[in-house]
Amino acid sequence: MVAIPYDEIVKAPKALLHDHLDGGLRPATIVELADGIGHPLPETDPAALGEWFVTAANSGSLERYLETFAHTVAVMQTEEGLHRVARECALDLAADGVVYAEVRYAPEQHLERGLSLDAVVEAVLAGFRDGTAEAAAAGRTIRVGTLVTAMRHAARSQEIAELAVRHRDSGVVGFDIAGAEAGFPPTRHLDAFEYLQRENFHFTIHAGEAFGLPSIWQAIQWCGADRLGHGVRIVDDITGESAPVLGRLASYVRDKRIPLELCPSSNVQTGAAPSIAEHPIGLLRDLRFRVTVNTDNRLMSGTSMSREMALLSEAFGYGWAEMQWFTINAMKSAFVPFDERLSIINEVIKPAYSKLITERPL
Ligand SMILES: O=c1[nH]cnc2c1ncn2[C@@H]1O[C@H](CO)[C@@H](O)[C@H]1O
Ligand SMILES: [Zn+2]
Repeated sequence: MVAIPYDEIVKAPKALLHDHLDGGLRPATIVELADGIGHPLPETDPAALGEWFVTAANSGSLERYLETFAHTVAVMQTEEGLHRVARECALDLAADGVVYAEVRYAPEQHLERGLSLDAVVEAVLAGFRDGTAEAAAAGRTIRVGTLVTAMRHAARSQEIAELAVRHRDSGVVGFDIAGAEAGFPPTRHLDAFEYLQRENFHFTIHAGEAFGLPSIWQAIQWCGADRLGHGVRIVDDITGESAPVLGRLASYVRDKRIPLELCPSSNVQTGAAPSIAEHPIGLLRDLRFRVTVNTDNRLMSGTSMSREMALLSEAFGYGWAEMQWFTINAMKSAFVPFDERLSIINEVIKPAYSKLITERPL
């Protein structure tokens, strides 16, 4: 099986829908910011700290994986900290060849040092604007939209949904709920989702990662999610070895082209998938679900969009055609307006891949 070399994957345009701002900090930035506020870290050497995050997140449980965020959230409590993290995020994604990204975070987790919810959102938006402009000046065009997340164990989702809608014209393109899944069903936040639908706004829901089909069913049929954050456990509704048989929910998800924001490395770390090679993405792609490839948390997984693509290329033999398919799937499923999506597909993604396919068949 031939795999696409990593450095060629970096150069190809990629689209990313599921990336957490507080899961993608540079280790060196955490060290500097933590030093400035006196926050104790498990390691103070950036390389050792980066390794610590990956090891600690390799827990096999979503709950333990999420504990590592205490150290990133701690250094994102000031306008300067939030601005810096967002700016660096845009630069890092652009350097990795990501041309479109939706980055999410939960403003309610950034109020410990007195910021208001609106000030948090504004600092992050400004960071993304500056990072994007710097990347463009260096010849790397990236469009970054933010998703505002509410924590599913908390009870602020209505307020956070209103916050997202308030900033819809300055860069917030959607809403999400995240956090521990088991015991916190999406319907706890039904009011927020109904409000968002009335506002003609977009939202995705983390569902079908650490909990199975009931969570996915609620997210879609009760809450009206546009996309599924992970959604990987939709495979629980697919039976049959040689000829797969789709249950009613899996059929619905596929028929309605509901995008699955799959995050291979993250799933292996939290125990949602045994390995990359055994990840359900292989089956879901063969069955032509609307599959997208995502990073989830670049710091906790020691990964990047290019690395996720490279791992899949190695494990499943995917070449440019599959990579283009994942990328266009993501772009079709993005929360920015249709004309913007179309122009990135037709003017950026398709020309780049047709060149790669002709010049470097893989
Ligand atoms: O894969 C995931 N599943 C559920 N929640 C997550 C995942 N990754 C991160 N977060 C949670 O989302 C918050 C806002 O970004 C993070 O602080 C983390 O608690
Ligand atoms: Zn996530």
